[in-house]
Amino acid sequence: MRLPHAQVALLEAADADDARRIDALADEAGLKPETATGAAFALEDEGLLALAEETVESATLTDEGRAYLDEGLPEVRFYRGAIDAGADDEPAEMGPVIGAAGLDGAAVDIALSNFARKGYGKIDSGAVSADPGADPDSDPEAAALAALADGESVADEDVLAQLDRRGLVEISETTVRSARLTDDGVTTLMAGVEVAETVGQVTPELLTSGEWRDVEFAEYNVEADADEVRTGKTHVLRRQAENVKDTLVGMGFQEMQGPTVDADFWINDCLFMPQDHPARNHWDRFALDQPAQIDELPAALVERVESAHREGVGPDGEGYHSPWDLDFAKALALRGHTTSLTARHLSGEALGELEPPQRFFSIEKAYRNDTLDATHLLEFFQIEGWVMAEELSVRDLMGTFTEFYEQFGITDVQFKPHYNPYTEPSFELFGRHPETGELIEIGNSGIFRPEMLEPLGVDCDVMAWGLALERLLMLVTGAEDIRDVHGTLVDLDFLRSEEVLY
Ligand SMILES: N[C@@H](Cc1ccccc1)C(=O)O
Repeated sequence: MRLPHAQVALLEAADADDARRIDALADEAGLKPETATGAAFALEDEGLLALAEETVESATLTDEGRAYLDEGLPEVRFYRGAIDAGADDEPAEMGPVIGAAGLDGAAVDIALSNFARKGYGKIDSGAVSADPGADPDSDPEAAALAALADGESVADEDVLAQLDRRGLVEISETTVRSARLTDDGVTTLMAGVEVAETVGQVTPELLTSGEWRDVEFAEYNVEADADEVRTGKTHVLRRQAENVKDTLVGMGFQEMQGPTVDADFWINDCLFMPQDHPARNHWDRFALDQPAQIDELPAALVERVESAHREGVGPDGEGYHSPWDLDFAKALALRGHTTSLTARHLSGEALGELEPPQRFFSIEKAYRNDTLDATHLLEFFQIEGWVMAEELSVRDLMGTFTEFYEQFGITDVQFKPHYNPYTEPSFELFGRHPETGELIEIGNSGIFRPEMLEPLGVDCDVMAWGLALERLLMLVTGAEDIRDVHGTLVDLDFLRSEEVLY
């Protein structure tokens, strides 16, 4: 019988009594594992090999596991430190033990909890006693780390599970295939097999010479394992932004553009935000050093905005009666919201004076010096939007959100009365997280006050909002930590997973 080279080599390496792992056979036959697997499938089809498949767990050390392998487990070092401090005789103070062990930072806590768990000793109101009979040299976790580092396996499931819980190993599952010669395989081998030269690809030479008629072509095995190919693709957040854009354009909105770094005038003053508002001086703003001020502001508008701040608008205007300083308004910062774009558009600065009805949106970054956590980063994409019409009410506002969120399958949107200096009434929006069931804040909205609109020269109603794209993404994908999605700690497995591939 004539067979391709890899199949002959594999057949000769295989055994009739013993199922042998294909990677071992590949090694012996001098084949690449994937070539051997392909050949094994082909031989299975011919009935010459019987294949079996099993899933095995394998554990590899994490960086932390590797570090402990070199330096010793923190609890073992702590035990040795305790012995050095004489704690096997009488209780010793914690400080010297930690010092003798050379531990610091998080390693101290790790040492303490495992020291007691493993029965190396006790800690009682800060005093350490060490069990003189304990034997850290045969610590099963340390032994397991060493075994894994040598490529051996660990038989004790509990120890392995413990190392996994401690984050010292990473456990992964792989499929292992093994092959055994069938009776047919044995007879075929005995009858003799020869290597048939096969051709993997048709070349121009084969075609022009006509040689293709005489050669044997390798068969494709469409079931063979192949390397996973990870092509570049648009980031899930960018894709979500595109979806939102399509949705809003479908709802009749036009896109706004404008600067990322802007004058406080456009970010705050035009929104009737008093200059002594905490958010304006506060550490949560990213000010610009160079240049520190905008070159130009429209003088007439500045005058109207200043007057609204000082005296209010209309006959009953109150204003803030607080100082208003042009230099303060000219200061440049990374915008803390994209409502600066709304201000520029409503004032006519961006596209000239606008007549109702109008609908505008933007999906752009806003920056806040927040504390990082599962729902906050220093920057986020804000879905800004506004509608200008002769008459608008809260029903219009809520109806718009209901229509918008429904397109993303989100039907449980809740509204909570809120306060913004520039809207009245104002509402915060909440959505229910599909995984945790918790209500999370997804946006802020309202109907602009006359103190904002009049100086901008708008004499009809405007309702507006800022929604967080990241929060929408969390509701859509079930992501529980925004840091998995973007930033420096992203979870690549999550980003590659099916749930974000919709
Ligand atoms: N600027 C608000 C959002 C908002 C925009 C327009 C009107 C009302 C609210 C924020 O960042 O939270």
